Amino acid sequence: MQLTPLHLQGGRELRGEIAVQGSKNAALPIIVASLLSREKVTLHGVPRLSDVHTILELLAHLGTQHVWAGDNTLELHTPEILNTDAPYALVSKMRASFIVLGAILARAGQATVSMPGGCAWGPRPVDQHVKALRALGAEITEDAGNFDARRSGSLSGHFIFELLTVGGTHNAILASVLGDGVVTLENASIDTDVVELVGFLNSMGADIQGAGTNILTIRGVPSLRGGEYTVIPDRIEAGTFMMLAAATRSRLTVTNVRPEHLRAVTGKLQEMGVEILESGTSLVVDARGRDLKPVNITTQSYPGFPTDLQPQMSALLATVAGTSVVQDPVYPDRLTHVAELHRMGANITVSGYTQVIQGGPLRAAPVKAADLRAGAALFIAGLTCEGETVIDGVQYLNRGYERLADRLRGVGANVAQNDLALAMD
Ligand SMILES: CC(=O)N[C@H]1[C@@H](OP(=O)(O)OP(=O)(O)OC[C@H]2O[C@@H](n3ccc(=O)[nH]c3=O)[C@H](O)[C@@H]2O)O[C@H](CO)[C@@H](O)[C@@H]1O
Ligand SMILES: C=C(OP(=O)(O)O)C(=O)O
Repeated sequence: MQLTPLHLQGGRELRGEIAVQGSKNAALPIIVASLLSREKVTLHGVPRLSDVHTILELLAHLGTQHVWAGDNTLELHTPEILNTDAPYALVSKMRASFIVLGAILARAGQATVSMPGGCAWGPRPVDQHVKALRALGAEITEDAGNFDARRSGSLSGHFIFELLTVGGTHNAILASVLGDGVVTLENASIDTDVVELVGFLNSMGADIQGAGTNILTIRGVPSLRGGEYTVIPDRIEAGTFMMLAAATRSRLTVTNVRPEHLRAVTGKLQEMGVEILESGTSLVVDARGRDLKPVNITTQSYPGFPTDLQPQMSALLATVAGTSVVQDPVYPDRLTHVAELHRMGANITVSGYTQVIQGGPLRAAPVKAADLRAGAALFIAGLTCEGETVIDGVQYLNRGYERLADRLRGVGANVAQNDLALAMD
């Protein structure tokens, strides 16, 4: 959906409290996992985002009925699987939807899912998803842009991931939960979003041991019951708001956070000279009047510095005098923010996955987001400069930030955008 651009008048101090939404990347796999039960599932803390809308469209095609029982409470019910295919038109909208492969295969014994393709910043392969399912006994063929997966009995056996993959771990877990096999996954992701998927599945009667470690053991169970679950706060959104506070040299209280999920981010901001006070589920981030120092960061899988905060951190560092070096080996081409920050006067030199940033004041300009976190980098940058920044490509922000314009206005930002609040069913 094409939305009107976001108009920002920056250069003013922000203040007050901003509450973090439920985690997009935890909610999406949990919504997919609801396919594994015939019974009703109620989820709290589900962010109202276009990505959630997209996954619900796909689930509706598969046979899921859903109803919003409150602003962020979602009821899902899949009494029967009506279709076992996930067509390109739906999968291509959102790469994360590829994990329906494991869920449909588990519930229906057969699944046809379109290859997800690349994204704005380059290729994002799914070879590990496919290798894992094959190693566990699924038969998978590729034809005309689709993966066709079948199993004759329960999945069982052992797989060692060749690299840490959040989505690959999700897919293998989803495929293995039902039945009577025993599956061991080694070098599995320890990301919070894997821990949450396991927490949700176990709350419905699954038997998965080892979440938060690199070895997962999944013992198949005959069926899953329904249930209720609350999605964790979004650590990427929390980190975005922390960087916004630092970049605008403001003091913001970021509420509804799990501080333990943000240690790598908090540590880097403190190294820069930002004061961060932890108070239960809030973080008070204070950069008022501070002469921030440049830092170097390298992205890693959790608990390292997240790639999903690299563009926002680059925007922040572009405002900090001195030389910072930012490296993103997790997604080496995740650089669509750079040319747009150049338009705002940023001095960033790119070599491979390395950005060398010479920080200084930015200036307002018309810019365009080409993906979600690049859009976040641009609103952070825009709110640091006097004058009007106009951000196009706002539909990407709707993928990951709920009612963004309203919430930024709530902390004193001068932001004009009328349709950044999606009316979703
Ligand atoms: C919806 C969702 O939760 N998305 C997140 C998830 O994406 P996603 O689950 O797609 O990311 P992965 O953890 O799988 O990717 C990590 C790395 O492994 C590579 N890889 C992955 C799978 C595979 O089969 N082969 C392969 O080579 C990727 O190219 C990347 O370099 O984790 C990423 C890394 O934290 C985040 O940036 C995304 O926001
Ligand atoms: C990259 C992201 O999401 P996805 O993996 O769905 O593209 C993200 O949330 O920053």
